[in-house]
Amino acid sequence: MNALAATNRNFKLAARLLGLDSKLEKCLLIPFREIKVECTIPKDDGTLASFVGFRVQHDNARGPMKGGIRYHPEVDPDEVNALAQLMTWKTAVANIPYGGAKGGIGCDPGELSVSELERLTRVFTQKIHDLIGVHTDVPAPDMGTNPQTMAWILDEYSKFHGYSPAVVTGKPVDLGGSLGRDAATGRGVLYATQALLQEYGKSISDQRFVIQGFGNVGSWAAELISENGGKIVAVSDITGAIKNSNGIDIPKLLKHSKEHRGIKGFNGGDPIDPKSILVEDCDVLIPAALGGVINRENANEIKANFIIEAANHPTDPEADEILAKKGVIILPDIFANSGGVTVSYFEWVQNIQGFMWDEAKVNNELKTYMTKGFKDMKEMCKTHNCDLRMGAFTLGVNRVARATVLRGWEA
Ligand SMILES: NC(=O)C1=CN([C@@H]2O[C@H](COP(=O)(O)OP(=O)(O)OC[C@H]3O[C@@H](n4cnc5c(N)ncnc54)[C@H](OP(=O)(O)O)[C@@H]3O)[C@@H](O)[C@H]2O)C=CC1
Ligand SMILES: O=C(O)CCC(=O)C(=O)O
Repeated sequence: MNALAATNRNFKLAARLLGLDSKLEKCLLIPFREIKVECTIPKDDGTLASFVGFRVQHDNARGPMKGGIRYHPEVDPDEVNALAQLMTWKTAVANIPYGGAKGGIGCDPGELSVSELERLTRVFTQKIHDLIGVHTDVPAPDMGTNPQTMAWILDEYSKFHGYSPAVVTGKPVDLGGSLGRDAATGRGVLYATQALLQEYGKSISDQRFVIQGFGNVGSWAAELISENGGKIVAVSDITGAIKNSNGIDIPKLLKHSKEHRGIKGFNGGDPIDPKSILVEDCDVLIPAALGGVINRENANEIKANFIIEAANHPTDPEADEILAKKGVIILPDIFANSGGVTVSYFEWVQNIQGFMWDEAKVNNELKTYMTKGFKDMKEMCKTHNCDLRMGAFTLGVNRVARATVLRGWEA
């Protein structure tokens, strides 16, 4: 099942649990706007290269649309659509005043030079600058993009509209980025995991973790979990995978990964087949890379008791059913990785106020939001007698539905 079909299916199940009528259901499902643009740039060798860029603005009933921009070879319109819809439910689960959007460019950022990436980002911004804005749609980083990408978008946007730092979040701190945003998604994963484990009388320090992906989200999650006493027994990225049942030394792995642009060759563990990472023996599995990686082909082989969805849409609905039968508890993406967009909201608020928070305030506020989100999601599980994914979906969809009706949009 592709990402859009899977997301639509989860939405429809939640709509049914909430008893939404079909007109409102349709109104919530259809995206507000889908943008597709061609981005042609001169490469460093003087030849021209064309890339396709997307921005899907899914819903703005609760506020400006919000979501990352992804640079990856597998970016396609259905996937961006699904990710934009997930942002709508995620911002509502977090209870921050935003709707949902997502963007992407079908490219391999590892194959482009820094100046080619800058030209591509600036051309993409030129094509969409009229459709984004501080109070309309606020992009942020996602896979393959980073604070530098946001700095280029901010600069290009400002040529058309005047200097507007709040038009993107996840910026470098020197340009109005928030302290703590870089770590925020991983830190949110830590807080979410702590809240879940506590329910089962467990804690980070008595669990063994496996993490797929060692980029922004995976590496921060690994660092914070290991600082809190968790044992990380296997990690993978695009370059390879390593295993150490005594626990991987994460600070050393971070250093190696920065110096060698990947975890391959790290001598603090044994190399394993990256394809086997998700089925390694552990208590808690954290997918923090691509979508759709947990599916009917591997779900039966998963050993973990808990899955924390740091990535967006890592689990296919067929795998959801198999894992539920095995008793595996899944903490869904739209709650588990909401720390990133929550601190993006804090960044936007700081930019609009022209006032900078210290990092302790950012982290404390994030913990408050994650704790409240967990409690609200659990409440919906009780009300609708459902699992955590449906708890999160009913929570998010219900909040957006209420805003939609109040604004008179469903009629
Ligand atoms: N950044 C954020 O704030 C948020 C991100 N997310 C989600 O988290 C996930 C990761 O995003 P982010 O960390 O920002 O992205 P990054 O680009 O920073 O990192 C992605 C990581 O995944 C690795 N990777 C890519 N393909 C594979 C693969 N086939 N097997 C194993 N590892 C792979 C990459 O390896 P390499 O670097 O070697 O290519 C890299 O380590 C995505 O699903 C994203 O949507 C969710 C909420 C917020
Ligand atoms: O920080 C943001 O605005 C969005 C982050 C994002 O893309 C996500 O949560 O998937």
